[in-house]
Amino acid sequence: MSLDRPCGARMPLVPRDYRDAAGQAVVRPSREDAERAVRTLIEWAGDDPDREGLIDTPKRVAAAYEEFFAGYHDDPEDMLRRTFEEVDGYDEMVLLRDIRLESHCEHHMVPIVGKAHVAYLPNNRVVGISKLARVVEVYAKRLQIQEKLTAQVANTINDVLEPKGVAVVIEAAHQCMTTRGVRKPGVTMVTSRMLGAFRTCSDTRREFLSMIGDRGG
Ligand SMILES: Nc1nc2c(ncn2[C@@H]2O[C@H](COP(=O)(O)OP(=O)(O)OP(=O)(O)O)[C@@H](O)[C@H]2O)c(=O)[nH]1
Ligand SMILES: [Zn+2]
Repeated sequence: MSLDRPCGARMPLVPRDYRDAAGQAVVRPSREDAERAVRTLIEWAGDDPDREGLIDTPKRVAAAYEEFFAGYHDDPEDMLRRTFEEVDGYDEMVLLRDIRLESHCEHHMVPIVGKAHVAYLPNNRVVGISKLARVVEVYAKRLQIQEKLTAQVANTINDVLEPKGVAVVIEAAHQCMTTRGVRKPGVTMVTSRMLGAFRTCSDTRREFLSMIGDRGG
């Protein structure tokens, strides 16, 4: 894992209506618009959207998209605001390992499934441990590439908690590589972002990698 990574920019919270790349205000399409688009895709795939099995599919797909992309409506920084300072000087690593991760590839809009490992070195305060998983969840429930997802999780924890270090490793399978295209099942993409002591201190990094079970670490 290279330590010489470019800084990953954090993705801004996208409101219901947003601005396009040229700065023009874009009104979010309605649910009916989304359902019509699914109907078009069914017809384009070659099936009859009015047959019994498909008649409710546009509704189901729109509802599923609300779950898959729920992360556009949450602010991950807010999730880390509540911290606890009564830790009796605890300043060792805090690691949340094997956080299940389900995201969608922004190139093909198909699932990315894997796990994330998130660690930080507290600086006089800790955060409720579930909040680390919530930050992963918010960024995962957006259209992503894995590098950006990894950087966003690490950068947000670093910015809000101001810890002595943050480490994030994500291991995931991309269905755009397994079920289509190059079709290579069993391939896992591994990305990492190390900040603070995890970047500058090889012992700290090694301890983290051994705790998540990285045999090459
Ligand atoms: N770096 C990176 N690449 C990704 C990720 N998810 C998907 N990709 C890749 O994005 C690339 C998109 O390449 P394109 O040539 O524009 O698209 P394509 O013709 O569908 O490519 P193929 O998948 O090779 O068929 C592919 O190589 C995907 O494997 C990701 O999280 N990170
Ligand atoms: Zn893809």
